[in-house]
Amino acid sequence: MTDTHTSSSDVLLEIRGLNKSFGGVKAVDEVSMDLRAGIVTTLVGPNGAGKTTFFNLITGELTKDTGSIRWLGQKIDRIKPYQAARKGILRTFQDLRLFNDMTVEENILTSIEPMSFPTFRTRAQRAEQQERVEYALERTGLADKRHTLANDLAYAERKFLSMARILATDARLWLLDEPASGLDPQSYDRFLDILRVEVKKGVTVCIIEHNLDIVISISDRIAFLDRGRLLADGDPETVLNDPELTAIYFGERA
Ligand SMILES: Nc1ncnc2c1ncn2[C@@H]1O[C@H](COP(=O)(O)OP(=O)(O)OP(=O)(O)O)[C@@H](O)[C@H]1O
Repeated sequence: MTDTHTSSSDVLLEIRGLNKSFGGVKAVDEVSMDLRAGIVTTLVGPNGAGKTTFFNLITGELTKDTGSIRWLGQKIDRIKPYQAARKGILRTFQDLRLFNDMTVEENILTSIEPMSFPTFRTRAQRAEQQERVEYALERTGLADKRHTLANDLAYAERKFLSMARILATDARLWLLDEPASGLDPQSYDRFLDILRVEVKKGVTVCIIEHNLDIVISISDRIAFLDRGRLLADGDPETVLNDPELTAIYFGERA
C-alpha cells in the first residue's frame, strides 16, 4: 500500500515475548512483533489463532501474563483502554460496540470528547472538533444519516460508523478487527479508499482480515498467527505463498 522502507526508529509499538492463557488455552504464545509507522500490517490466521486477544492485550482490554509492550519506547504493559486511546491507539471491535440509542453524530462525538475536557474547550476547539466530525461523516458516506440512531442503521453503515469514530480522532495507530467482513463490493472500495488516504497521511494500521483479496490489496506486511504463535511476519507475497501457512489457513494441515 505504501513504501515500506523503514528502520528501527519507525517502530511505534514494540512487543516482546507476549503471553496470555485462558485456563489451558495459550491464546497468545511468546509473540514478539514490531508495528512500524505508516504501514499496514495485517494479522491473518485461522479462527481462534489469537488475533483478537493480541489486540485486547495492546489496548488493555486484557492484561498479559508475561512479556512487554512499548509504545514509542515507553512501557504500556498495564494500560487501560482509555489511556491507550489518549496515547493515540484506537481500535474497532468485531461486535462494533456502538451506542445504539445515540445518533450517528453523537457516536462520533463520544470518540473525540474523552480526548479533551468539554468545559475547557474554546470556540476554536469546538469548531475544529465539528470539522473532524464532518470529515468522518463525509468520508464514510454517513453525512445524511447524522441524526439517525445507530440502532436504525444498515449493517454496512454500522461498520462505517465504527470507522468514523476512529477517523474523527487524531489516533496514530488504528487496530481494526475485521472491519470489512460482510461488506458488499462497493463498500469494500469505500473502506479501502478510506484506509489508503489515511495511511498516506501517516496513520499506522494493524488489521485483522480474513478476505484474502482485501489482505492482498492493502497489506505492506503480514503477520501469521496460529494457536497463539507467530509463525511468520514478513512481506505479503512470501507469507501468502508459503505452502505450510496456506495449508494451516485453509484447515488442511496434516
Ligand atoms: N475471554 C476469553 N476466555 C476464554 N477463552 C478465550 C477468551 N478470549 C479468547 N479465548 C480463546 O483464546 C483463543 C484465541 O481467541 P481469539 O478470539 O483471540 O482468536 P482469533 O484469532 O481472534 O479468532 P477469530 O478469527 O475467530 O476471531 C481461542 O481458543 C478462544 O476460544
